[in-house]
Amino acid sequence: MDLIIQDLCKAYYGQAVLQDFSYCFPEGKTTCIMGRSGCGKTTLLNLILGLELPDTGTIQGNKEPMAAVFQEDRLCRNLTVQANIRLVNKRLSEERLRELLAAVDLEEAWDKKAGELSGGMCRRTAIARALAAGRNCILMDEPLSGLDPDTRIKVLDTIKKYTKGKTLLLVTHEKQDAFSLGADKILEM
Ligand SMILES: Nc1ncnc2c1ncn2[C@@H]1O[C@H](COP(=O)(O)OP(=O)(O)OP(=O)(O)O)[C@@H](O)[C@H]1O
Repeated sequence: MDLIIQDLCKAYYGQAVLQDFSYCFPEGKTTCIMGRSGCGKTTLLNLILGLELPDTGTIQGNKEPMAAVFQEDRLCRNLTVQANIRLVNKRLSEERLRELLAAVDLEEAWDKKAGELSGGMCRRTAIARALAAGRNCILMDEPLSGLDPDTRIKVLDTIKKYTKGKTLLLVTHEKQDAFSLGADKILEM
């Protein structure tokens, strides 16, 4: 089902962040969300994920659990890369897990603890974890921040491949990311 947002309002301490915001995220398509810092992109994702409640308005459509990449990596520092990923999908075969890690250039880090990884490796682990969860709707908040240009291209390719036919909402400040992903829609907030 499409994700339909209607007349959403959200304010913090009387300061409106979203005001009568309406939008339709089509099922099975990629939408890139763009806009200046502080315009409410993360707030919108948190509302869709159910981590925050709107003051008024509705979010209809997707009732299934979703996968997410947050602005922070939210990894368990004492667990290895593979253990972090298995937290969201215990049935994932070793073959599939290794294939996914190779696709984000992390095959060498398979057994490293998250606490021992570089910032970019943590980012890629968080992305791999969201892609491994097997959800039909995936939300990513600036997933590529801190990645070098070559890795960025490779990871965008992986995201595109693994989210084909799924609903992807991806926040980015780079128009190029939307082109590389072949985004179906761009939401300018
Ligand atoms: N929990 C909160 N309590 C108070 N204010 C908040 C809270 N969360 C967000 N805000 C405020 O809401 C506004 C929108 O924040 P949000 O993080 O959604 O912006 P953003 O568009 O994602 O920004 P960026 O591109 O910098 O990540 C900001 O002014 C922020 O300070």
